[in-house]
Amino acid sequence: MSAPLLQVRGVSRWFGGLRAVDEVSFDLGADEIVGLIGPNGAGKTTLFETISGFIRPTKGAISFDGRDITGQPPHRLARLGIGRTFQIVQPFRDVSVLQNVIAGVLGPNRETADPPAEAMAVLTRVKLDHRAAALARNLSLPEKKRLEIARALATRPRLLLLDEVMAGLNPAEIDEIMVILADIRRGGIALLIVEHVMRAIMSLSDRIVVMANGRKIAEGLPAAVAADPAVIEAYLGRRHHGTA
Ligand SMILES: Nc1ncnc2c1ncn2[C@@H]1O[C@H](COP(=O)(O)OP(=O)(O)OP(=O)(O)O)[C@@H](O)[C@H]1O
Repeated sequence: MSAPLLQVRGVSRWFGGLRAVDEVSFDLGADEIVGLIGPNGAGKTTLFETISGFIRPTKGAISFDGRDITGQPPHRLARLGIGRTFQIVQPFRDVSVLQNVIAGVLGPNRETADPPAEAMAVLTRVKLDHRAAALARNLSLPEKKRLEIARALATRPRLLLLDEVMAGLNPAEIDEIMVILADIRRGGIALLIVEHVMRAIMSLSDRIVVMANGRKIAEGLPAAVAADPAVIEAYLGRRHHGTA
């Protein structure tokens, strides 16, 4: 693994007496895809929100590119090169797909000669260039998911945090997103992916971090993690959704 781009060290987040995230540590390299999995309620979203700056950790430290970013707000993190998608897709509904992406292009990192051209290049990367003129609200769900990725990509992240971008998609649509994500990584962007679609996360990720009850219970290569008795036990003990 290359020198870590992201370092999560002993991060905890408590809600009253509930330890939603409990002393979790892991690294993510500059050219890596790391999958974050675990049964419902494991703490994945809470950890993701602490990394993306929407929730402050109760304890622990997070660094990005060697710089302490613990508790920094999302717009500062965006400027440093951390982009994210939202579980609930939230584009500007009544403007065009292209305008939505231009808004990202003109976001925090901004000096660009030709925002529309840059936005079109991003749309091409997510295979949505043919829908540039459509209103965002008229996109299908798989198109909206790709727009969500495009809006995050438009901020020129070095690390992209993806929150369930495959939820609700059929197997062919999932395959399409997998191709796009692999291409994004080849372009030099690291990915942290929270996802319930096991087939996709196991084949895309270089490494998997598994959480249950707020704690990291396993970390390693996808095949090793899938065979880990503690992981199997955590999943068998509960129901989880979306294994398409
Ligand atoms: N704002 C909050 N206030 C109180 N409890 C919370 C809050 N956010 C999350 N929790 C609790 O923290 C625990 C972890 O939730 P979290 O959403 O992080 O899990 P998750 O692994 O993302 O689950 P899922 O896969 O279902 O999205 C759960 O018990 C949840 O109810």
